[in-house]
Amino acid sequence: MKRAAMRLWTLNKGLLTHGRGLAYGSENKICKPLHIQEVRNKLREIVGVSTIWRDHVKAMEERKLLHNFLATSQKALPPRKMKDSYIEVLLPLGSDPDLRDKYLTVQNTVRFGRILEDLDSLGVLVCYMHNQNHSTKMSPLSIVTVLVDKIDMCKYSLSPEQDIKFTGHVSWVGKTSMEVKMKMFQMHSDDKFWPVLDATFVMVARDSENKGPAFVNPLVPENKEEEELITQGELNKSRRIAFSTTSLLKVAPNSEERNVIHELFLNTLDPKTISFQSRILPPKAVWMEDTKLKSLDICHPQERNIFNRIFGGFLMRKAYELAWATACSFGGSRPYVVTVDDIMFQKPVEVGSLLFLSSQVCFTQDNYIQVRVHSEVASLDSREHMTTNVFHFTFMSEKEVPLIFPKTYGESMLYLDGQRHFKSMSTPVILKKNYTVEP
Ligand SMILES: CCCCCC(=O)SCCNC(=O)CCNC(=O)[C@H](O)C(C)(C)COP(=O)(O)OP(=O)(O)OC[C@H]1O[C@@H](n2cnc3c(N)ncnc32)[C@H](O)[C@@H]1OP(=O)(O)O
Repeated sequence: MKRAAMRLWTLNKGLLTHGRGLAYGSENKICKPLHIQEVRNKLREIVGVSTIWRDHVKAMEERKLLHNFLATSQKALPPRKMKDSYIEVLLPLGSDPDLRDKYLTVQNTVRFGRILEDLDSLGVLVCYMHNQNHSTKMSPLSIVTVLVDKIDMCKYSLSPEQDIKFTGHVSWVGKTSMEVKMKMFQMHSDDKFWPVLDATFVMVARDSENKGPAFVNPLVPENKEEEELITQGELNKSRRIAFSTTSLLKVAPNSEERNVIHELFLNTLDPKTISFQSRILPPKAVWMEDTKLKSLDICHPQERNIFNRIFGGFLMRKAYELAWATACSFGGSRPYVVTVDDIMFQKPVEVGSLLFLSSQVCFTQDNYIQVRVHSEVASLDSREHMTTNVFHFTFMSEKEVPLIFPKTYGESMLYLDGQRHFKSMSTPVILKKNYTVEP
């Protein structure tokens, strides 16, 4: 075993909060939270990543040596409690003006895209805490984000001048996957942290080279509340399977949905002609095809994650910002995000790829705008495009927005998919003027 691989990756426990604290009860002692910038540093330590890009091949070679530390079965790994992975992280926007610029929008609010990046890093660190192996120096696991199941926003404004706190812990485990629950709070004028958002991510453990699956430590509940979280995790898994088996890419829409599409079609027929071909737009409506916005990014090494692939948080930020611009130009006023839903990371994005994002409004209702962003990559030497992600965002506009009309069958499926995601939103949010979360 090389020396680099022997370095102790045990986290500085003094900096972390153990116990459930703000997450769901506060009888436990709160220690000093980790600074946001330390999260990525800790991740680098745990994985043993190179800070110099030209050394990345060597660093991955060293990680190969950690293969021997991987468990051959889940039973061979000691069970963990939720408090073992519990972390608190501070984003000191109030006390650190230098940090503030990175998070600032022109309207003097917080960039939500940056928050998505922080949540992604925090989720990965939480999983490393859960799987911490005191006998190895660096972790033999490569932990990647597979799914952003849900991010639900509460109703409080995000000020760029007040501290933000994140908490997170593992709430359910499968064999190689883990569900992570995270919360975000912001300091209020009463000197208390008020809730801002709830997030559920799914992370997957892979071997030290990120080439095959790896087992994660089992999770045992300590009380009824934790039992319920684990049961909820099981239900979430079944819901995800049910959602994907009824995907419109696999099966036809149900009869209610077919009626919706036919009704939309009939509403666009020109009453002056008896033809299926002449379509006209009803008043206060927009064709779906006219809502598209596209972007292209070159995936530079700066955006790499600890495994030399493109960081999931960067992809989310880029997709979110394009979705926000799409909702803004469609709705005619500054929209704010209500829910982020079902972001699946199907394929890793290699450093050096071209990233093509295509964003479109696919469903609207009252003040709500449902936006879908499709992400594809192509390598510089091949023209072949490959889908890596589909992102779903629900925005709310200050005023009522136009109806959206699909023209083609494909667009009708996008409409129904958007409607399904919209309906899965857990709680409708009531428009509040003081609630401003922007890109
Ligand atoms: C700063 C550090 C940040 C690092 C984080 C990142 O940025 S990561 C960068 C962004 N993310 C990525 O690049 C990941 C890209 N995606 C992939 O590479 C691949 O899709 C994958 C390895 C995650 C999964 O591949 P496969 O689906 O073939 O793997 P497999 O079928 O073995 O599934 C592995 C586990 O994932 C679960 N799983 C798979 N798809 C799932 C889904 N949609 N929702 C929930 N769980 C899912 C399975 O149930 C299984 O868990 P069980 O075994 O428990 O049943």
